[in-house]
Amino acid sequence: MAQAIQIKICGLQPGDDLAFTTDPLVSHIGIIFVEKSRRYVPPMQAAKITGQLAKANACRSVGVFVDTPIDVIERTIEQSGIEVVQLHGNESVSDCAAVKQLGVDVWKALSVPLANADPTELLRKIEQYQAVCDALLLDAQPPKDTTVTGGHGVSFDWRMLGVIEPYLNGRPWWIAGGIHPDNVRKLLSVCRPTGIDISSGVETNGRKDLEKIQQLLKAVNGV
Ligand SMILES: O=C(O)c1ccccc1N[C@@H]1O[C@H](COP(=O)(O)O)[C@@H](O)[C@H]1O
Repeated sequence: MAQAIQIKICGLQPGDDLAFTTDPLVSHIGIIFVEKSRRYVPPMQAAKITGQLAKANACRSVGVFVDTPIDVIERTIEQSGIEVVQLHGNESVSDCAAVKQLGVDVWKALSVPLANADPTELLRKIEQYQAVCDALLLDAQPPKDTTVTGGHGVSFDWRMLGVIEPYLNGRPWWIAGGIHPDNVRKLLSVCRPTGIDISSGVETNGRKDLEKIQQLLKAVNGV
């Protein structure tokens, strides 16, 4: 039997209701440590979320960083209690290796080019980053008019997965970008990732919406 799809709900903020994290499908939550993002959470505030989570269940916490100095990442891990570091900027393979030395799991986000673009560069990166990272995360390229590298509710062309998936070598990989309750079944009909990562698609007015999260879980259940 195929392994159940894991789900990461990203961009949680202090005060959010964490009831959904007891659902066995929800394996991870994400906290944004990118000051330019509207979802930014200071590390000490994040500790409240991770503390609450640890008491409740086995769901793991992921901290999202963009081109952050290693000493800041180290301090943030200590202060917040996150267990996985997601690098969502231009971090090099050796940057990823340095974060791995801190004793956390490391996920590297890679942007998927437009459908008519040459995927060679992405395929090369997949091979290089897989050598040091625990998982890769495929996301859409951010819109041109922003300096924030993720969380825009924009999907890449999933037809690209036909080219990319064979190069992932059966290693852990996640998909992000514009996933929501109404398109998730279509997504899972064209690929079989380790997990799916959702932020904008389960928000209303910029905050997590429990009803949308439940709709998403219902859609994924049994796929
Ligand atoms: O969510 C953010 O604000 C963010 C900022 C900087 C880097 C990454 C960010 N989020 C990541 O984007 C995807 C979710 O995208 P979507 O909103 O569902 O389209 C996920 O990997 C987040 O970790």
